[in-house]
Amino acid sequence: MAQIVAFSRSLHLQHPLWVSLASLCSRSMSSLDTRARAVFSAAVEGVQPDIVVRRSLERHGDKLLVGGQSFTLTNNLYLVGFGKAVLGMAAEAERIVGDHLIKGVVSVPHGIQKTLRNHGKEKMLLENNSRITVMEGAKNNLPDADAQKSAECIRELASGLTEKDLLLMLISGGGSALLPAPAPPMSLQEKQDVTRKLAAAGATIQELNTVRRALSLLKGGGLAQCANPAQVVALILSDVIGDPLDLIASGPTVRSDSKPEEVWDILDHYKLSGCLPSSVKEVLRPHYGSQVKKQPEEVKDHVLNVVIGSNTIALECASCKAVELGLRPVILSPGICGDVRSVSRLYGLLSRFACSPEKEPPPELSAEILQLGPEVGVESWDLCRTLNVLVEERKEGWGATCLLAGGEPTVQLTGKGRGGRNQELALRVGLELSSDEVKCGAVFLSGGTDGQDGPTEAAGAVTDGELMEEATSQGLDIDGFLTNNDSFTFFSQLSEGRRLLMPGLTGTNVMDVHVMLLPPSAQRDFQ
Ligand SMILES: Nc1ncnc2c1ncn2[C@@H]1O[C@H](COP(=O)(O)OP(=O)(O)OP(=O)(O)O)[C@@H](O)[C@H]1O
Ligand SMILES: O=C(O)[C@H](O)CO
Repeated sequence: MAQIVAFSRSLHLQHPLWVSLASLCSRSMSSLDTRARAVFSAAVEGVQPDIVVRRSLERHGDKLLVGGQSFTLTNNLYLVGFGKAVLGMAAEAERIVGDHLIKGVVSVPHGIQKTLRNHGKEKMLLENNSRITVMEGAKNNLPDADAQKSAECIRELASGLTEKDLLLMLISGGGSALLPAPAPPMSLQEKQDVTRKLAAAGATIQELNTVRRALSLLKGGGLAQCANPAQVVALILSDVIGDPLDLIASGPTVRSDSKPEEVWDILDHYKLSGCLPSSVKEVLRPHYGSQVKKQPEEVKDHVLNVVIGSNTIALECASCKAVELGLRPVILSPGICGDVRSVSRLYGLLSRFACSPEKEPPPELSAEILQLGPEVGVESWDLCRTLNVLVEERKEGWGATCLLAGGEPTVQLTGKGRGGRNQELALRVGLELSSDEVKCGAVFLSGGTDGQDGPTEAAGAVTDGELMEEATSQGLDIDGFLTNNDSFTFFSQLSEGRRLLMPGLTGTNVMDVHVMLLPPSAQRDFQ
């Protein structure tokens, strides 16, 4: 965590020099739409797999420095990895550790090497003479026989290590599906049925991974236990709100403390406990773990877990870019969750607050915003801090404000259209911004940092208060598209797709980033 703390140093934005520089920049800068896109790109760039590994792993001769600790390299280094961003992480790690690496195995998504090559991302691929074996699997993000084979190779490598060895473990989102090791007597199919049904019933990632840990040999600290007595250093790129080590990729290096009752509660809640196969019930029996699963006594003694990239870091990088572009940044929260309807309402209210024509924004507005906080995962403290910045801006007239947030809202699918949560959020916020009370030239962007929003080619979209008029003039019925969850089709048809955000696959994943740009008060239409 030291890296995060060091990286999250606060920006001194009150300085008069900064203020005049910012207003100078804001006058000469391009449109808010362009700047919102540049801010999003900076967020993604800041958490590229090679960059986060380089930032956290330092080598000086035969010393490897990581997470504030030093390890001696004596041709004793092994590497394993699993997750969507792990190939780029492995390529950079190998460049750093060089010949000290004896061998490695990474489990990465099906087709990723071809995709990265086609997108010109060769730096995320391994060299021809690499000592790391790349195994692809988990087609469509579902554990399959290929991924199970990869998990077996990873388990074998870890199990053969001695106390002289150092195991570098690279972990990122998607790691759960890429490291399936069903606890016997359960089959992969039986395990997959349980997780698939849970996901379809709307279980959160916390619930899903709590169950996955209980059904797996390697999750919930199992893999670190296999590597015992070797020293394990896990470099983790987080795609879960709050960066909980036990949940990211189902915590293969973190001893799981959840009890069978907790798992049963989740299965009961989603009405699955009555239809489980006997093998699953067997695995969930109390004391099963102590008999079959190698239960770690104290995994943490020989494991160092370091979060090297997260939504927070992406937002910090976005914030720095905003300053460069003459914007005044304020980070609302990296933990936005809840239904996209509530989240869009929050952004609508915040822009209404910033743009309200009265001398002071009405207190009812602040009260409504604070009331919405718990529904969208934002603490009152963060909301108050953000509202204060918006009030100060109104009084002192700085340049445009760049409100930043991140997380993973949810969409309740009711239709059969093509879309994703980012495009649906952008569409809903566009509607909010189009209402007369809010219209003040604000621009909103929502994008998935992996470059893919739902099953579409776009990462997200950019909207503003002109959206409604633009759609109507082109004969597009926004409500119809929303009812059918057809946001990608909507944005593709609107103005030749100019509002879509299309960075292509980015090779990283720290959930979503939201950017709302509010123009300076002087340009707003105050009455
Ligand atoms: N037509 C649609 N409109 C809106 N949202 C959709 C639509 N189809 C799927 N989704 C949403 O997209 C999400 C899945 O998309 P995606 O593959 O980007 O997920 P993810 O959570 O980012 O995965 P990962 O974290 O593994 O990258 C789900 O939350 C789902 O509800
Ligand atoms: O792999 C997983 O479990 C999810 O991406 C969360 O980390």
